[in-house]
Formats: sequence, C-alpha cells, structure tokens
Amino acid sequence: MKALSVNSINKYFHKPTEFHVLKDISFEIDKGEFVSIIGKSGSGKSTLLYLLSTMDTEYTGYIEMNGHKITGLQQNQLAKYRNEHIGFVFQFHYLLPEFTVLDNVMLPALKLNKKSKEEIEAEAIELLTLLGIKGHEHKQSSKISGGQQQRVAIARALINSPSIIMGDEPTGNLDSKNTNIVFDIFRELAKDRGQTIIAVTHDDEFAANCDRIIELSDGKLIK
Ligand SMILES: Nc1ncnc2c1ncn2[C@@H]1O[C@H](COP(=O)(O)OP(=O)(O)OP(=O)(O)O)[C@@H](O)[C@H]1O
Repeated sequence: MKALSVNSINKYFHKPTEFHVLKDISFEIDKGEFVSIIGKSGSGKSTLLYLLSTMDTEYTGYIEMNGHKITGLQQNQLAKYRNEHIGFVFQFHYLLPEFTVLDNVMLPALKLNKKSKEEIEAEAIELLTLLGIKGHEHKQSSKISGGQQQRVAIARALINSPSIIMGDEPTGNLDSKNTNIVFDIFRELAKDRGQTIIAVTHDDEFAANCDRIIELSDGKLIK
C-alpha cells in the first residue's frame, strides 16, 4: 500500500485571471520514504502541498492516502483525517509563545482527546528527548533558540503519531547546523518509524540527500 497516490491532478485559479497552476500531476510515494518537492518560485510547490495536506479541495483528479481516497470527503471528515494522520511543520514554527515547550507539544493530542493527560505528557517528553530538547520542557517556548523552537514544532507535529509528515520549507528559517539536525531527525523518523516525509524546499543540498526529488516547473512534474 502506498502512503500517497496522486492521480492526474489539475488545478486552476480563477482570479484575477484563469490560471492553470497544476498540470496533470501524478506520482506515488511509499511508506517511509523521505521526499522533497523542489522547483522555481511560482512553480506550484505550495499549491501542491496544500492540496496533499487536504486543506484545499478545489481540484480535479484524486488523491489516496494510505489506501483511502481523500478526494471527495466532507470537510469534517477531512479535518478528522488530517488530525489523525498528518503532521505539519512550517518555515515559521507558529508555537504559542506564552505557553511552555511541553504545553505546545501536548496541545494537538489534548485536542484529539483520545488519551489521558499523563499518557500524553509522557509521550511529549519522549519526543522532546528524541529531538534533543529534554531539560527545556518547562521553559516558555519564546525563551529558547530558533533551532530549538523548530524542533519543538516537529515534536508537536509528531505527538499524534501521524503516518505522513508534511513540511513547507521546514528548514527555511534555520542556519546550516540546525538544518542538518532537522534533516537527520526526518531521516530517522522515516527509517526507524516508517513515517513518510514530504518537504517543499529551496535548499538543493537538503533535497539531494532525500530518497527522492519531485521537481515542478511551471505547474508540471518534470522529474
Ligand atoms: N490564491 C491564489 N490565487 C491566484 N493565484 C495564485 C494563488 N496562490 C498562488 N497563486 C499563483 O500560483 C502559482 C504557484 O504558486 P505557489 O505558491 O504554489 O508556488 P511555489 O512554487 O510554492 O512558490 P514559492 O517557491 O515562491 O513559494 C504562482 O504563480 C502564484 O502566483
């Protein structure tokens, strides 16, 4: 079973003028693969990721995730699917600055309301340890370094054990040392936990070290 199967996707923007932004895109991604999406500015990377992440439903063609067809699901079903199966990491971490590191990581699991607070806390601590943030869990998230904040954002993305992790420029805001740390974390998650990673990046070195590159040019998949 494929982690992701994208079939003949076409997308248009209608304003300000009719614009064919994604042109007959098809590809598959295996479970545990670490894939980057690259291409020049304006080639359609973020638009594609938005659609893969189930946030955008205005397209033709269809998408299957872990064998489930997600195209055509109702908004509430999509939200449920997203919360349970997809973790997001963005260029800017969007942590809640006044909250502690631990509270930021626990929040998505508390919202899902499937496990006890104690269980969630234990899992959050385990993730923070894995990501090298242990010892900072009771600090306000605004009081740790940018690289550490990005790792906390990754821990938050992982707390509900998503099968797919999607990143939009997940290292875009980081120096090379922290970029390497984040890359190695993704690599381990894919290899050791079988989680599938899909990251839009402008960083050629990051992309070159992934299992596979998906390259867009002018809305078409060229590699
Ligand atoms: N809501 C929208 N309405 C109309 N056109 C849009 C909209 N969003 C994006 N576009 C256009 O679609 C094209 C693809 O945009 P997209 O953001 O997907 O590119 P990208 O490859 O992610 O670029 P970047 O690397 O600069 O982030 C661009 O020409 C952009 O101007």
